[in-house]
Amino acid sequence: MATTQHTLSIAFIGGGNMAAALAAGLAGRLCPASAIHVLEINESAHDPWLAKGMTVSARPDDALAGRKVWVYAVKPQQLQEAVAATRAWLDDDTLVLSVAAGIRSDTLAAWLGTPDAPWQRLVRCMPNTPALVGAGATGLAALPGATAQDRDLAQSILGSVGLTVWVADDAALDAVTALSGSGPAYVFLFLESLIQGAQALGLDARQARQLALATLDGATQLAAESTESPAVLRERVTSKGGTTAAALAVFAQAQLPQTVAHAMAAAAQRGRELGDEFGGAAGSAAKEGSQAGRK
Ligand SMILES: NC(=O)C1=CN([C@@H]2O[C@H](COP(=O)(O)OP(=O)(O)OC[C@H]3O[C@@H](n4cnc5c(N)ncnc54)[C@H](O)[C@@H]3O)[C@@H](O)[C@H]2O)C=CC1
Ligand SMILES: O=C(O)[C@@H]1CCC=N1
Repeated sequence: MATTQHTLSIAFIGGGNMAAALAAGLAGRLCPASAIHVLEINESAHDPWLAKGMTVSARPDDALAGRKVWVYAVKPQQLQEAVAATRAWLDDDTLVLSVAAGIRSDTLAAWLGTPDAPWQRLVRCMPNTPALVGAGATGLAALPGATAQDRDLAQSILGSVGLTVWVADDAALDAVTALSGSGPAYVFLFLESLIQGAQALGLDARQARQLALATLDGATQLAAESTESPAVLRERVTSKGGTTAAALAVFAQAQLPQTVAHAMAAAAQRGRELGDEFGGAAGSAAKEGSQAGRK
C-alpha cells in the first residue's frame, strides 16, 4: 500500500478541534508533520499548526493541489461553503474524507462533483477526539464508487489513530455519531460528576481526579479483557446490602440506562436533522456550482 511516510500528503480543510486531534495523532505515525497542510480561515489559530511543523493557509491555494487525501473538518453548517471554495483544487486522484456530523455522503458528493457526475472517491468518517492520543474510535462508510485502494487508504489514516469500524451507510454513521463520536463528552461528564461527588465527600481535587481516572480506566480495561458481560462484571462489584447496591439503587431510580438511551437517540436524531437540512439542497447547490468551480 502506498501509505508510507514519504508518499502520503494530507490537507485538512478546517483546523479546529477534530482536525487537531487527527493531525496530531497522524503526524509521526503515518506521515511526517511536514506532509500535513491545513486550510484554516481563522489566522489567529495558525500558530499551533506552524509550531507542530505543519503548513497552513488562510485561503485555498496551490498548497491543496496534488495532495493524496483531503479531510473536510469544518462544522456541518460550514461544509458547503468550504467545498465551494476549495473544489477547484481537487483532482481526480484525490481521496476526500469528511468528518462532518450528519452531512450525507450523497449530499457531499453532489457538492464536490457536478450534477451529472457526483464525486465518487469519498469516505465519510466519524472519528472522536481521543484520536489525539492514538486512542480514537472511528466509524467509516464509503460511497460505492470509492475504490478498494481508497478504502485501504482511509483505513490506514483513521486506523493510525485508533480503532476503525466500517458500517453500511449514513444511517449507521448517525448511530456511530451518537455512540463514539459524541461519546467522549458523555464520559467526560461522568468523570466530572465522579470528581465533584468525591470532593463533596471530602477528598481533595487531586485525589478525586486520580482515583476517578484510574477507576474509569481500570473498569474499561477489565471489560475489554474479560470474556464476561458488563452486567456480570457489575454484579461482581455489588454485594448484597452493600455500598454499591445503595449507589446503584439511586441510578436506577434516576433511570440512568433509559436516560443514556434517550440522550443517544437525541444525538442520532440531530444527525438526521442536519442531513435533512442540507440534503435537500444538494442537487440545486451542485447545479449552481456546475463545472465552473473545477479547474
Ligand atoms: N469535535 C469532535 O469531537 C468531533 C467533531 N466532528 C466533526 O468535525 C467537524 C469539525 O468539528 P470541530 O473540529 O469540533 O469544530 P471547530 O469549530 O473546532 O473547527 C472547525 C474549523 O473550521 C474553520 N473553518 C470554517 N470554515 C472554513 C473554511 N471555509 N475553510 C477553512 N476553515 C474553515 C473554523 O475557523 C474552525 O477553526 C464537524 O463537522 C464535526 O461534526 C466529528 C467527530 C467528533
Ligand atoms: O457535537 C457534534 O456535533 C460533533 C459530532 C460528534 C462530536 N462532536
